[in-house]
Amino acid sequence: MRFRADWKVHKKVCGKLKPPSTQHDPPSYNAGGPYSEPKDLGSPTNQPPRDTTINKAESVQGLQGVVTSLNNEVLESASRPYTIRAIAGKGKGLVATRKIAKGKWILSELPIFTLPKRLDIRALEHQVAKEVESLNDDHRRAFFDLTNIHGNAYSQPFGIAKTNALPLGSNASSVGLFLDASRINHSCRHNAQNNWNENIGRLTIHALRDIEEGQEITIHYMGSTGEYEERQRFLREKFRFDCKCQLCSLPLAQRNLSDARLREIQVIDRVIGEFCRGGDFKPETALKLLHRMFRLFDEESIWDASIARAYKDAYDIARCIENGGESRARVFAERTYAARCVAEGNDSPVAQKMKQAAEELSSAKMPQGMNDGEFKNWLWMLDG
Ligand SMILES: C[S@@+](CC[C@H](N)C(=O)[O-])C[C@H]1O[C@@H](n2cnc3c(N)ncnc32)[C@H](O)[C@@H]1O
Repeated sequence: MRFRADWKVHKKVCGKLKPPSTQHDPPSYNAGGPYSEPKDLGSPTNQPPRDTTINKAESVQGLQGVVTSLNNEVLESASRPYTIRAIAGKGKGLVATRKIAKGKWILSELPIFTLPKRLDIRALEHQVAKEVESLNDDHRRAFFDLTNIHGNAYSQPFGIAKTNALPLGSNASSVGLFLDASRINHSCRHNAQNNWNENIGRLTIHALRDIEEGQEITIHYMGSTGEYEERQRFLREKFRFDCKCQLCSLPLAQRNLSDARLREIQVIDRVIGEFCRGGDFKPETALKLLHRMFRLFDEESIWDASIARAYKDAYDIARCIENGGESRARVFAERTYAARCVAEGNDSPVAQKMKQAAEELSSAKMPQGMNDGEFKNWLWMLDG
């Protein structure tokens, strides 16, 4: 049975489900590093979020409220599991001051200001100048202490903004400037994930793997990991550095193997994208390909946003399967939720949506009496 046919059957049964055609996220969903070239003209719609702790305290409880909120800030800063310090060859960066377990919160930060992504350079320069002018003295001092890799190519404030702004969401139309998060350096084998949590209006960073005390905290500036040459080119062009991370330092033979795996991951991702847009092939085939992708993730030690994204694809595909589709979709919804919790925290709106999706499928019957291998074969439809 082909996808289209499967989908029609499924829609008849569950009417309310949407076809997966709108679901395949771009590889760089809500992640990636500082933004690169602003291109199109657009209108600046985002105002900098205000610091709600202080504002609420001021209006509701007067002085006592302000004291409470300041205490909260002190508490928050005391609970930070990192310090900012010089890192050889990288300028400043974040270093863990204690062990941070996988999935744990590292920071959540309000932007000091936000900017639209698509605006011509002159308009952006003007807006950055205005935003910087309206910062308080401490924030302005801290802003000017951030790195500017663009030298005299632009005004100093705009050079700083261009070097450090982080995306605010998937396919974000705006970016934000952060005093701590903007200090996080890149690694192609990053150990932390940046994510814009629109419910709380904060950028969050969570540990993707266990991070030991003294270890640098890193994010991925590209959203997803391409091959060595592609990564080097991008990072050199956009961020003016040669990446010497663990992955980029592999001996040639191992690097070639890694590149081959990364290439295959990209091919599978494209095929799955086509399938989700209504491509003409079987959901079983798509699930098998995703299973292969997870093996490649494992071999490449990838444990980032790609995991949640691939499980979400599996969930969408499973919903197109007539027999046992709901049970599989339930498992994949639970796994997507778990992966989102690791990378974004359980208060992330997208994690919450997946939790709800899993709960809606909680009555779907699970196959009984299978060992792990049999369950895996059933789940990914590997038999036959
Ligand atoms: C957003 S800033 C990160 C914070 C910066 N290191 C600082 O001192 O403020 C991005 C810049 O940091 C440096 N950087 C980030 N990751 C790096 C890495 N893996 N190796 C060398 N330099 C890096 C590059 O100069 C890059 O353009």
